[in-house]
Amino acid sequence: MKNVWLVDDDASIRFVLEKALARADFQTESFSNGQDVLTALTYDQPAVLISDVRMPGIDGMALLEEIAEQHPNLPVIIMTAHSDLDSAVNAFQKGAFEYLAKPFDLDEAVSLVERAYQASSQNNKAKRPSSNGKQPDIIGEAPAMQEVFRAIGKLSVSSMSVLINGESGTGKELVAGALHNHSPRREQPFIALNMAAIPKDLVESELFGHEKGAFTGADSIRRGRFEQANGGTLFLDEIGDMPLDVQTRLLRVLADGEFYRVGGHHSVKVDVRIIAATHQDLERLVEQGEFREDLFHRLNVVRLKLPPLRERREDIAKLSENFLARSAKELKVPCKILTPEALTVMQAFHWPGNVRQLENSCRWLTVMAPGDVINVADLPEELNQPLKAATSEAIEGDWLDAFQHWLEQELHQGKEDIWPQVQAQLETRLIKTALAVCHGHKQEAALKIGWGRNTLTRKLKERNFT
Ligand SMILES: Nc1ncnc2c1ncn2[C@@H]1O[C@H](COP(=O)(O)OP(=O)(O)OP(=O)(O)O)[C@@H](O)[C@H]1O
Repeated sequence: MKNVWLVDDDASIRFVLEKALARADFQTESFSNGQDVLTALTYDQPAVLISDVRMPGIDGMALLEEIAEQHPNLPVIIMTAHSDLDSAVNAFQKGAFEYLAKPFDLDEAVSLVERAYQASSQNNKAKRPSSNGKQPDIIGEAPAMQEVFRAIGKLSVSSMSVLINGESGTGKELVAGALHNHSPRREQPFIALNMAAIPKDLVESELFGHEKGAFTGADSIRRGRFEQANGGTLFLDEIGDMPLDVQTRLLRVLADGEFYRVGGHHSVKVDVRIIAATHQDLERLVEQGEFREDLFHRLNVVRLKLPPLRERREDIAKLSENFLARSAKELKVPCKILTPEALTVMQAFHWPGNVRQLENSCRWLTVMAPGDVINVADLPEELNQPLKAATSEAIEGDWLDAFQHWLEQELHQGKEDIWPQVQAQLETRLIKTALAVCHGHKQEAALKIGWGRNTLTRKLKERNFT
C-alpha cells in the first residue's frame, strides 16, 4: 500500500504535505512526535517515513538511528530547516534515504516520496557507512548548494572521480576537501595542486617526482604529488591548464595505477582518487583539441557545478555573518554586524570574485568600519556606488557600440576565428588597467578582475607580461 507517515511538530507542515501527498494517491498518517512513531512501528510499518529534525522529545536524527537499527528497510526522508552540510551528511550517514531542506517545493517533496516508495517496494535500500571525518564549514542554502551537499553525502561511500566546475572563488577547493573528508580515504592525505600555478615544464616532475640526475638541478630523488597522495585524494585545480603530454601520462596512471618518476626506470604503484576542478568549459577544450577526450571522460564520472555567488544571493547574509565572525575572532576584535540596508547593498552587488571576494570584503570591514554596526556608508567603495554604476552603464554602452562597429568591419572583410584575437586584446587591456589601478599589486588586481591570483599569474605568462 502507498502509505506514508509524516512526523513533524509543526501542524501546518503536516497539513500541506498531507494534501500534496493525497493528490499523488498516497495515504498519509501524521504524528507530532517521534515517540508515537516508534510505538506505532511496533505494530505497523509505512512504505516511507518523512520526519522533521527538530522536534521536542526524540528528535529526527535519534528517530532515524532507531529506525535504521530496528527497521532497516524503511526509507526515511529527513526534513531540516538547518540546511547546512552537517545536517545533510549526518542524515545520510545515519541512513536517511534522502534529505529535504526547508523551505521545500511541494512537487519536489512528492517526487522524493515517489522515489523512496519505489526503492522501498524494490527493497533495495543502500546502506551508508558512518564517518567521523572533520566537517568543513561550507555555507549554502541555495538549491544549487543543497545539490552539492547531497552529492557529498551520497559520494561519501565511494572513491569516484569528481569534476568540479565553477568560477574562481566559488569554493571548489573547499568542496574537494569536504569530498575527501567524507570519503573512506579521510585518514589518508589530501593533496591539492593548481595546474595554472606551475610552470609547464615542471608539471610533470611535480606530479610524478623525479630521480636523482633526471635533469639539471635534480640533485636528489623527489617524490611527486601522486606518491604523496597515495591512499588519499589528489585535487587537481585548473585541470584545463594541464599540458597535453602530461594529460597523456595522467590518463595512463589512472588506467594502470602506476607510473615512472621522471628519469626513472622502475614503476611506482599508487592508489589515488582524483578530484579535478576547472573554471573552463572542458567540453569546448576537448572540441578544440586542447584537452584529451578520453581523460575528460575518466574525470567526468560525477560532475558538480558550483554556481557563482551572484546566482545564489540568498547565501550572502549567512556567508557575511560567518566571515565577519571569523575575521573578528582572528583579529581578536568584537564582531561587527551589517545593518539591513548594508546587507541589501551587499546582496545587490555582482561579486565577480565570488565567495573569496565576499570573504575579503568582510575582513576589510572588520578592520575599517568605524563602529560595531556596519552602515551602507562604511562599505568598500566598489560595493557602494550607485551613481558610478549608472555612469559605467553609459560607458559600457559606448565601448560595446565601438566594439560592434569594429567587429562588423572585420567580419565583412572576411576575417575568421576572431575570438582568440578579441580575447587576447581584451585580456591585455584588462590586466594592464587593473595592475595600473592597483599600483602593480597582483593580488588586488586579480580581485578587481574577478580571477584567482593563480589565474592572473598564468595570464601574465601567457600574454608575455614581464
Ligand atoms: N560555501 C562556502 N562557505 C564558506 N566559505 C566558502 C564557501 N565557498 C568558498 N568559501 C571560502 O572562499 C574562499 C575561496 O574558496 P576556494 O579556494 O575553495 O575557491 P576556488 O573555487 O577553489 O577558487 P580558485 O578557483 O580561485 O582556486 C576560501 O577561503 C573558502 O573557504
